[in-house]
Amino acid sequence: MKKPIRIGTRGSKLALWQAHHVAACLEQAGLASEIVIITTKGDVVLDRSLDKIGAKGVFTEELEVGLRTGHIDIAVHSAKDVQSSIPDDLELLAFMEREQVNDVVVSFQADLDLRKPGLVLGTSSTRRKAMLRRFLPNASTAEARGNLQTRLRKLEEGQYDALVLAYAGVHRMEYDHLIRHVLPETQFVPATGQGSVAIECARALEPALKTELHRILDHPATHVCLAAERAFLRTMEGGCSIPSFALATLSPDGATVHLHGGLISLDGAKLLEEAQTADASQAEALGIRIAESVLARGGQQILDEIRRERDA
Ligand SMILES: NCc1[nH]cc(CCC(=O)O)c1CC(=O)O
Repeated sequence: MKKPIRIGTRGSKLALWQAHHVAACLEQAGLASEIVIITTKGDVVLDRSLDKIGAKGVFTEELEVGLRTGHIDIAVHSAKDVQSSIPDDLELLAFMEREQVNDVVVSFQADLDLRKPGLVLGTSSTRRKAMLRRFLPNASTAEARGNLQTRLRKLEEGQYDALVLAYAGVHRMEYDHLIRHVLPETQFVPATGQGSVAIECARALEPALKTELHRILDHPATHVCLAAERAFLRTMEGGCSIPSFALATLSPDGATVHLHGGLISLDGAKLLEEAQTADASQAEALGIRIAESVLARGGQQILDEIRRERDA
């Protein structure tokens, strides 16, 4: 019998859901696996918002060490948490089929009115904070770090009226009954990679195994979209602390990819966005083009302002 594939993952419930999802796909294809839990800095440092921790890859670094030492064969990440450029000795082997991409509003208040004056929404995402300031100016935001269960506990304690979260995580954790509003993805454009699971491995992993894992786990349509979004993010030099957004969609026949990407200032006052369509084979070029255009149209200034504020 072949050795089981060691799947490295963080220990949060959502991360474990993702790892078990990978294990199930492998098992269906006849491959045995085992799950290895690795704690990351992002799991430990909970008292600071992510933009303050600053370092890239807070949810991925320790997993990447595991790939290098051979402690694990593959690492499973929320695609959204994977930094835009990964080290040369590692590669992203697969992007799994994407879940519904929207952000949602989750609350214990069944009749939650988003227009209510003084509404308090929990989120630690700079993108969500900025978009809420722009599109729901009646609401204020409060920090909500920690894994989903921690945030929901804070919600239950009454620290906020509602949380703004990715549908994908809420659904995977089976909290659908608490979803009160699905935010339109045309306005609250999600972060790069939202809703997809990324599989990372060492470049040096056995080639035959890489090919097999790619065949089993990769979803080609999602992969094309993520290529466009990640090229956008890389060109933006964003990282997770920058309120940029990018959503790519593939035409039903798979021939063309449409990318909607942009950047919003922290106070929500300035919003730069752009949407274009290209041949699916040009997905990366499309991401680069849209990011360059947004940067040239004032995006660079917004980035500079954000960095100045953050480092002040
Ligand atoms: N940054 C944390 C994170 N990374 C991935 C998800 C949700 C699931 C996903 O998008 O795959 C979340 C939580 C959230 O944004 O609500």
